[in-house]
Order: sequence, then C-alpha cells, then structure tokens
Amino acid sequence: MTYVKNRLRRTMMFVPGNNPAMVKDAGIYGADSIMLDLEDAVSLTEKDAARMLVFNAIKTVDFGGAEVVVRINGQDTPFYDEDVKAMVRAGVDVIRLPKTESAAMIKKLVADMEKAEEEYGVEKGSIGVMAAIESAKGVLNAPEIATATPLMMGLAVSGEDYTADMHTHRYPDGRELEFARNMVLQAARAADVYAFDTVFSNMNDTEGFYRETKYIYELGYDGKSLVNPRQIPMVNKVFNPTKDEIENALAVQNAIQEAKAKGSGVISMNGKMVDKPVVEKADRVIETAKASNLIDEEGNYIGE
Ligand SMILES: CC(C)(COP(=O)(O)OP(=O)(O)OC[C@H]1O[C@@H](n2cnc3c(N)ncnc32)[C@H](O)[C@@H]1OP(=O)(O)O)[C@@H](O)C(=O)NCCC(=O)NCCSC(=O)C[C@@](O)(CC(=O)O)C(=O)O
Ligand SMILES: [Mg+2]
Repeated sequence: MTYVKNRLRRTMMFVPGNNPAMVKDAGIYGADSIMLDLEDAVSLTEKDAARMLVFNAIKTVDFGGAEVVVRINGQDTPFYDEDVKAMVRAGVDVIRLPKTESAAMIKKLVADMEKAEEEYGVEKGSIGVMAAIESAKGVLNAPEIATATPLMMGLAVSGEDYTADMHTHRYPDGRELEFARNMVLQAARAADVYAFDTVFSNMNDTEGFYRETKYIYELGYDGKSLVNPRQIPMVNKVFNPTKDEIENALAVQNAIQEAKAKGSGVISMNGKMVDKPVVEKADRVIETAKASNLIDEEGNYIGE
C-alpha cells in the first residue's frame, strides 16, 4: 500500500478496529476509503487487541482497492506511540490523527512516523496523514494544521466531539456546525487538501442523511465520513455527476476549444457565458466522471 495524493474520496467508512468480521468484510461494500478505528469505537480494555487485529488486517485482508486509513489514538493517550509504530510497520496508506488542535501536533506525528519508518525500513514519506478537527481550538487553527506537512491528505470535521466542546448538540439543520464546516473547508481548499464532512449517526433517517449529504456536497466538500455501509450508495448518488451534467461539461470543453481556435478565451453556449472558471468546473466534472467509471476515455457515458 502507498499513499496517493489525488484519488476519489467520496466515502470514508469507519470500521471498528476490534470487530474482526467487520474488518474482514470491509472491502466488499465499495467505499472509496476504509477507516479502521483504534480510537473511540474501541474500549480501553481492547486497545492492544484492536491494534494487533488492524495490523494483521492491513497485511493480509483484500480491501478491494479502497484506500486504507487508520484512526489512531490521540497524542494525550498511552496508546499513541504504539499505534504510530504499528501502523507505519504495517504500511497503512494514511494515518488519521484525532482531536488535532495545532500544527505542532501534526509535526510531532510526522516526526514519530519518520522514526518508525527508519526503524522498520518503510519508505520515508510513503504514508499520508489526515487531521480530524474536533474542537473550537482545532477549528480556529485549521489553516495552520492543513499546511503543517506536505504529507497532509485532508481535514475532517468531527461533529460529535466538536459539539461537545462547544457546549451544544447536533440539530437536524446543522446550524451548530456551520462555522466549523465552513472554516475547515476553507482551510482545506486553501492548502489544496481534501475536506471530509462528519458522520451522520441515525441510519434510519434516510431523508435527513440525504439532506445533509447534498448540503455538504454543495458547499464543496470532497466526501463524508460514514458509520455504516448502507450510507455508501446515497453519498455516491449525490457526489457523482449526472448524465446531463456530464453532457453539459463535455459541451463546455468542446465550446472552449472552438473559442480558442478563434483566438478567444470566452464563448457563449445556449445563452450562457463560458470562460475559464466555467471550464475548470467542467474539467472537474469530467475528472470525477472518469474516476467513478461513469464515462470511458473517449467521454462516452457508461454509467447506469
Ligand atoms: C452503528 C452500527 C453498530 C450498526 O450496526 P448494525 O449491525 O446494526 O448495522 P447493519 O446495517 O445491520 O449492518 C449490515 C452489515 O454491515 C456490516 N457493517 C455495519 N457497519 C459496518 C461498518 N462500519 N463497517 C463494516 N461493516 C459494517 C454489519 O456487520 C452487517 O454485516 P453482515 O452481518 O455480514 O450482514 C455499525 O454500523 C457500526 O459499528 N458502525 C461503526 C461505528 C463507529 O465506528 N463509530 C465510531 C466512529 S464515529 C466517532 O467516533 C465520532 C467522531 O469522531 C466522528 C468523526 O470524526 O466524524 C466525531 O467526533 O464526530
Ligand atoms: Mg470524535
């Protein structure tokens, strides 16, 4: 396994690291990233067993092409050092640091990873990092956290711990997360790293989950943390471009080629101006469509 900076990351599914059945089958559901959890899904008495289980799984389980992320325990816990060493030795793709509050915490993680890389003969810089932002301090320091290392893959906003820190609760319209979501997203975009929204815990509230997913997609998030495989198809549906959007994006790309041939950077298409930012958005739609196997290399639609 090796960390890849750019790839499709719509769905990042939490899998409790102490549950052998869930860990073993995690690859069958088609999540873009699987996040094996050593932190809050694992009780204190099971920390060592979970670390061993996750270590062995990374070495032996076929995760079906998904990126493998491990959420280690925080730097203020007695489990952190062993978690870092074991995950580096296993050769995980990305390490997620929970409760990140400063750039210094990320720099410490990277230094500890480097030590472990040297100790176990793992290629330096072959493992990415991501930061979970779960407190007021973390949100305010999101810009420095996002740029703390070139190995930064992305930032995740973590709604449950954040609302506890803010002395509030989760509400259906998400007003309590508005500032954090926007801040984390701005910091991620400015640093050119990925942005992930938090988990939605009520598996039976399909409508609420759809509303929240659409909202964060429209804000500009790259993906969402999930707790259950049943949530994957809905996120893909929201994040994948539709046939109409793909056709429109291809038409924009053709129109701008025509304009360029005539020496212009702007053209009108069905009454709408097409210029550089419109083309950038169209290019992103086509990139996503290709990565999601919705079109072939020639741009023919092959999605459902
Ligand atoms: C909720 C529930 C118990 C429901 O179970 P149920 O069994 O009723 O679910 P069913 O739908 O019936 O399962 C159908 C089939 O899928 C299998 N299956 C289910 N879930 C699976 C899964 N996750 N991975 C692989 N496999 C899975 C299952 O084994 C079954 O397989 P099979 O029997 O073979 O058919 C289960 O999902 C679950 O444990 N979720 C993960 C919970 C977790 O990790 N929480 C910690 C992360 S949040 C946090 O820490 C807060 C945060 O930090 C977050 C942030 O940072 O954003 C913050 O601060 O906000
Ligand atoms: Mg949390």
